[in-house]
Amino acid sequence: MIIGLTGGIGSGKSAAADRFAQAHGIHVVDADLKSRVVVEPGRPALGQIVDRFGDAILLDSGELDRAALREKVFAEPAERRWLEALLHPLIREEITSDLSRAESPYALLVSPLLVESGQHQMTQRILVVDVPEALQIARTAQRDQVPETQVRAIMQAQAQREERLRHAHDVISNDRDLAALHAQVDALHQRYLALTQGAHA
Ligand SMILES: CC(C)(COP(=O)(O)OP(=O)(O)OC[C@H]1O[C@@H](n2cnc3c(N)ncnc32)[C@H](O)[C@@H]1O)[C@@H](O)C(=O)NCCC(=O)NCCS
Ligand SMILES: Nc1ncnc2c1ncn2[C@@H]1O[C@H](COP(=O)(O)OP(=O)(O)OP(=O)(O)O)[C@@H](O)[C@H]1O
Repeated sequence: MIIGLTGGIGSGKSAAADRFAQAHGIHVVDADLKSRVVVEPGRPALGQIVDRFGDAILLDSGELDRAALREKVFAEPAERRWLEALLHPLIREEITSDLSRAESPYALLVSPLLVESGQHQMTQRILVVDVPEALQIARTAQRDQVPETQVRAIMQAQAQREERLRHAHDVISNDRDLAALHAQVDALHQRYLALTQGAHA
């Protein structure tokens, strides 16, 4: 069984996934990490990004300047769509190959765009990490040290909170401390184990 774990930027997906992995040994595949792999130096996609945006999109090391590309694509929807059309099929290949190596009773696919990109078709169940928008913005701005306006621009490119919740089979409310998040993950883990064993849950 593959569970899709989604939520907006800074909702707490990584914090929830870390708990599934560290406390319960669940295999986690993270779409954001795959999006880094497919643009590593030497990968064809990096050359295509340079062809479009120029050499200034690279750091001195030859790696992608992610902060520079982030500024461009979240200020210009057409550029974001171009980047997604290039990267999403490559990200999907990486996800499929990683999921095929999972040996835990079930696996997690963590993705901010699970519903928007169609990646949910690879999953049997959708778990949404939900937070009030004000908290989402505050936590993200603090973590990434970016202005709230940029966080809002990224949120505009993602599904609305209500839309995401409409697809949810399960919901984690991440509006309290990490201990409260962990307790919800632990309860869901038991539920997912029961589901994989065919028990009524
Ligand atoms: C624009 C890029 C270079 C910025 O890189 P950066 O290291 O600063 O951010 P990172 O990749 O860790 O993403 C941070 C968060 O931004 C949001 N985000 C990223 N890409 C998108 C997108 N296309 N649409 C909406 N939100 C996005 C997500 O909430 C994500 O968790 C990078 O996000 C990217 O290559 N995006 C396109 C690929 C993509 O759609 N990735 C999302 C997972 S499939
Ligand atoms: N319950 C919580 N209490 C306090 N801080 C939290 C809580 N949950 C998450 N955080 C913090 O909020 C920030 C965002 O959480 P996290 O990185 O897990 O979100 P994410 O959904 O994976 O984000 P992204 O979409 O950007 O990858 C992090 O700095 C994290 O440590």
